[in-house]
Amino acid sequence: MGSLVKEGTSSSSMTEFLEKCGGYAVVDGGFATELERHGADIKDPLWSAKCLITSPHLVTKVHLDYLESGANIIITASYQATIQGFVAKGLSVGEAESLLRRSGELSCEAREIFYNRCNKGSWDFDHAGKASRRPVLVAASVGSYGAYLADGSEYSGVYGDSVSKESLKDFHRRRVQILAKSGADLIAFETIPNKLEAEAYVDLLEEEGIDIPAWFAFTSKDGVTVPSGESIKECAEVADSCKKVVAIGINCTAPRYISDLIISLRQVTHKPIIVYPNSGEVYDGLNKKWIKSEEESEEDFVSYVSRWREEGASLFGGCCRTTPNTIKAIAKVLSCESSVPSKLKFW
Ligand SMILES: C[S+](C)CC[C@H](N)C(=O)O
Ligand SMILES: N[C@@H](CCS)C(=O)O
Ligand SMILES: [Zn+2]
Repeated sequence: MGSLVKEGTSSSSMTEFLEKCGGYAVVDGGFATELERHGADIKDPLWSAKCLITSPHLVTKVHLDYLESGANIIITASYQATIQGFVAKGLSVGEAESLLRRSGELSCEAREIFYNRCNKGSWDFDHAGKASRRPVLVAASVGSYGAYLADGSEYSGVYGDSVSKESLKDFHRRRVQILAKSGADLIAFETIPNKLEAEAYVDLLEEEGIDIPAWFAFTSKDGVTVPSGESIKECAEVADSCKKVVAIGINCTAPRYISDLIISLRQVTHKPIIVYPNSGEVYDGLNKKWIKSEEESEEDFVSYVSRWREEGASLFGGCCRTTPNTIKAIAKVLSCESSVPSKLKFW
């Protein structure tokens, strides 16, 4: 299924994938959240990537949970998997690189298990009633430098004067090269908090050896800017300038800001827009805890999806504190309002 995107590196390959999915795609939900729900302790500098070392079976299980819930795209467990982070744990560079590769392989294996095990649930039917497999892509997560810092810096975007575009490229390069060869269909640059990091990613994508496309997902705390204070529009323009970027959007941001952000994105890009907000809770990076929000509930979250589609988004999922139930509900809302009435879905 990955060949859909791998064959081309322009956003038309994503457009083709979306057409195959029926005009929109369902992205998975909070990966770390689901690991924790299954008992994983991820209060660690590696956060969810700790499970690549301690409990890879749980990683597979979470991928399967999201596939069973209707996801067309599953995101690898590599958000906070960095060579530097693994080495700090006492692993060798070789072991660190193997774990990065393993994150892609685990997702691909989960997709195979899903296709083999849940035959009925993974088939769709086209207008003529012809059966086709539900398209599923694997996106290799690359969390920002702020994520590696493990103190919630992906929500501040302030890296200090010692961090330059070149140092960010050096930080991410080997990791991105390995993930690009891990079996994943595309790279998901997630929770991008500033323009500098977006520029670094664009440069890396244009280097030799990165032969898969990517999406760029920014985060925002006000619906107008990214955490560094730069506008979402100027950050999206950076992503839009790169041919290898096949979708641009927002992740791990409160649902109430998403509409305004989609409207801004639409003003600067024709590429598909992806949104996968968090639950609206706020992360306390020091204590690695989520603080409840009175303003939003899971029900509110799903009720926004139709509006986001009207505003121009075409890939929808959830980020932190969302669950397979959120993804099931998103898939249901979208399939009910699908413009292709004869398309049958089994979730
Ligand atoms: C998206 S945040 C909740 C990820 C975790 C954070 N980088 C930390 O290590 O505390
Ligand atoms: N893909 C990551 C994003 C964290 S912001 C996760 O779901 O855990
Ligand atoms: Zn998140």
